[in-house]
Amino acid sequence: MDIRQPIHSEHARTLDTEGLRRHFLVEDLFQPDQATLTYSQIDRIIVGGIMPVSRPVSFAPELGRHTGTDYFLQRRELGLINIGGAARVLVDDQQFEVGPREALYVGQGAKILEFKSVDPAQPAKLYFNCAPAHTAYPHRKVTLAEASPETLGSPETSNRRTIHKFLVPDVLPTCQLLMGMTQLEPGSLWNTMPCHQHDRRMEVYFYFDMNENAVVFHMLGEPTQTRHLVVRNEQAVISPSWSIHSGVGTQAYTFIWGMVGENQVFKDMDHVPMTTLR
Ligand SMILES: O=C(O)C(=O)C[C@H](O)C(=O)CO
Ligand SMILES: [Zn+2]
Repeated sequence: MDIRQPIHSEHARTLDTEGLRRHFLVEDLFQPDQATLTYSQIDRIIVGGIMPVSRPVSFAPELGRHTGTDYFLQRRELGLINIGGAARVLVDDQQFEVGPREALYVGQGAKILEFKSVDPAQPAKLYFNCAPAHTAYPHRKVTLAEASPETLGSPETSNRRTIHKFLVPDVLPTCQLLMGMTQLEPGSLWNTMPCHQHDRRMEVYFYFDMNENAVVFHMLGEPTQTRHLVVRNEQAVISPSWSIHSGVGTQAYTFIWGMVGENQVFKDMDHVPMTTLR
């Protein structure tokens, strides 16, 4: 488990490229036949990837050492979105078929979790966020058609995109986790500009659907102290509450966002006037 400490905005201002990457960037999320986990002490979100190829993947029992519990989800909930081939997920005695671009919510208390690819030649890639939870809501698969969509931006400002809200209160109850996927329209390269912070929640962005030469310049930092990270395919960025989170790609991309914190009101954002940015 890769542990990331919380970071103060005044410290973040002093970091060079390597320091910014060490604190905020999550690389190498997908390893064959493994689950990778990065534990951020910011709101205690765990971010990871599961890629079963030749055998099923489960969470190791030793993970309880990091969460201080008897088993991984004893006091946690988990949401995943499949960006690879079809998956079969066993959650205790329930089996879920999770196809490409579908999500699965696993409620607190699930003991047995097993992830398989339906076709090893097209392995599933299950990107997940996991957060502390106080009660057990039902496990549920959410398809793209069931997700709540919102289209924003315009071709003129290169930011026309649809936000598919998979795990939000309009769709299903969760303790605190919110997750969705934003798809840019052809020709649009900007996400979340004009940008925002949300003092009451942290957020993680995971970029994918990019070829090996494509990069996203992901903007972070306080609005008057912006920095950037060069992000490649299937990498994630941790965004503390004080940070903006926005990006522009050299080519098309898609990203998954996940949020954890005080409330679940999607529109609870502190919008940053464009004139404030430095
Ligand atoms: O494209 C966007 O705009 C987003 O996807 C915004 C994220 O959902 C977000 O930052 C929610 O707080
Ligand atoms: Zn946000």
